[in-house]
Amino acid sequence: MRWLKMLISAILPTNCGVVLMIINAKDWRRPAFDNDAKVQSAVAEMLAEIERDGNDAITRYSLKFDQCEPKVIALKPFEEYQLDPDLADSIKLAAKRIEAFASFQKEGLTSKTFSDDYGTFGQVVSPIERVGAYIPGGRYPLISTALMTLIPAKIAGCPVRVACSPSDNPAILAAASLAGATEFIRLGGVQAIGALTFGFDEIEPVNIIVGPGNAWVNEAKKQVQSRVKIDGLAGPSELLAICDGEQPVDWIALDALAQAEHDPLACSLIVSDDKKWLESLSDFLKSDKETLTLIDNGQIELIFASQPAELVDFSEGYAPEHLMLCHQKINAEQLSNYGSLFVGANSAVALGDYISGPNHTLPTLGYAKQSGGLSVSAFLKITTIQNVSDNGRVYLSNAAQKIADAEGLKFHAKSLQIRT
Ligand SMILES: NC(=O)c1ccc[n+]([C@@H]2O[C@H](COP(=O)([O-])OP(=O)(O)OC[C@H]3O[C@@H](n4cnc5c(N)ncnc54)[C@H](O)[C@@H]3O)[C@@H](O)[C@H]2O)c1
Ligand SMILES: [Zn+2]
Repeated sequence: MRWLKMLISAILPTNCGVVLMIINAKDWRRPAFDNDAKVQSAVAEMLAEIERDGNDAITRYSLKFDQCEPKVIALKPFEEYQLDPDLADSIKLAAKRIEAFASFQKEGLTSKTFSDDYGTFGQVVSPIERVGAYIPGGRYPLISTALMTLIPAKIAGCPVRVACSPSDNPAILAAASLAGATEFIRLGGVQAIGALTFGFDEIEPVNIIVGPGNAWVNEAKKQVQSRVKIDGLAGPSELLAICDGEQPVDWIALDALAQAEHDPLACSLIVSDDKKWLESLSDFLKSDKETLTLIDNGQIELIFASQPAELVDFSEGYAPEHLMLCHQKINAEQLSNYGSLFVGANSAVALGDYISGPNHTLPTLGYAKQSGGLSVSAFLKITTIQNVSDNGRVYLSNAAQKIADAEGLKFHAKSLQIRT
C-alpha cells in the first residue's frame, strides 16, 4: 500500500495534508523488506572478515558504524550508579516482575526419569553455559532489554552472561549489573554478534545469542546460526490492534505511535469492523504534528474488515509481534499467532515493553506462526539419559537387531546380538 500512498501524495497538492487511508483487509499485503539482499550480503562480508581478522575487524566496524572503540566495561553494583532515584526504583520493580515471571516459567521444566521393565530413562534439564545478550542502543538505549535478556538467563542458571550494547548509558550499565551480566562489552550491530560468535579479547565465544535488534543485528543472528544457538529473530517492532468501536481513540492511537517510534521499519496496524471509529482514529492521528512523519513513512496503517471473523483471519495471517485484543466479540482463544497478546485497552503494549513481567523480546515478520518470544526455556537444554537393565538388554536387543538387519548396518546388529 505504500506505493499507492506515494502516488496519492504526489497527485494531491501538498496543502491537502497527510494521507492516512483506511485500507480493506483483503487488499492489504505485508510490505516486502526491500533492503533484504543488500543487508544480507553486507552482513555476510562483515562476519567473514570478523572470523578472519578477529579484534581488528571488530574494532574497524565499531569505529565505522558507531564511532567508538569496542570496550569491555567492568560493571559496578547497581546502587553505585548515579541514577535518578525514581528511575532506579522503576528499574528495580521491573527487574522483580521479570524475575518472578521467569521463575514461574521455569517451574515444570525439570529433570525427571521414569522406569519400566527394561530400565530407567529420563530427561536432564541443564543451563547453557555461555550466554550472549544483545541490548539495542542505536537509536534509544533500551534499558528494559538488559533486564529482559539477562534475568531469564540468570534464573535458568547459566553461569556466563555476556552483555553487548552499542550504548554505555549509565542506566543500561546499571540495569545490566542488576540483571546479572557477568561481562559487558560496549559494542553494537553486526560486530557485536560477530564478537559473541567468534570471541573478543579475553572473552570466549558464547553458546547462545539472544536479544532484539535492528535489521542488521537480526540478519547477523540469522547468519551465525550454524555455530551458535539463537533465541529467534526479534526485529523492528510490530503492533496489530484489533478494536471495536468502543475503544478509547487516544489510548489506541498512542499505542500505535509508541511501537512505530522504535525504528523507521517498525509498523503499527489498527484493524476494526467499525469504519466510523477508524475515521475518528485517523482524525486524531492527523491532528498531531509529531505523528505526521510516522504516517508519511507508512508506519501507521488503518485497516477495515467487515466482521469479527475477518478480523481474526487477518490477525492470524499477519502473526504480529504484539497483538492487542480490544474487541468484545472476539475471544483470546480464537487467536494463536502472536508473540504476546495484550487483552483489553488497560494492557498497553508499553507495559509489556517495560514492566508487566512477560518477555518483550518477541518474534517479528510472521515468525510468531512458529515460535514465541524469549523465555527461560531458551537458556536450558534438555538432554536424555538411558540406563538399561539386564532384562532390557536381552529383550530390547533382540528387537533392535531386526531393525539393524533391515537397515543393513552389520556392526549395529552384532553389537546387539552379542548382548542377547
Ligand atoms: N522484536 C522485539 O522484541 C524488539 C524489542 C525491542 C526492540 N526491538 C527493535 O530493536 C531495534 C533497535 O534498533 P536500533 O537501530 O535502535 O539499535 P541496534 O542496537 O539494534 O542497532 C544499532 C547498530 O546497528 C548497526 N548499524 C546501523 N547502521 C548500519 C549499517 N548501515 N550497516 C551496518 N551496521 C549498521 C550499528 O553498528 C549500530 O551499533 C528496533 O528495530 C526495535 O524495533 C525489537
Ligand atoms: Zn515498544
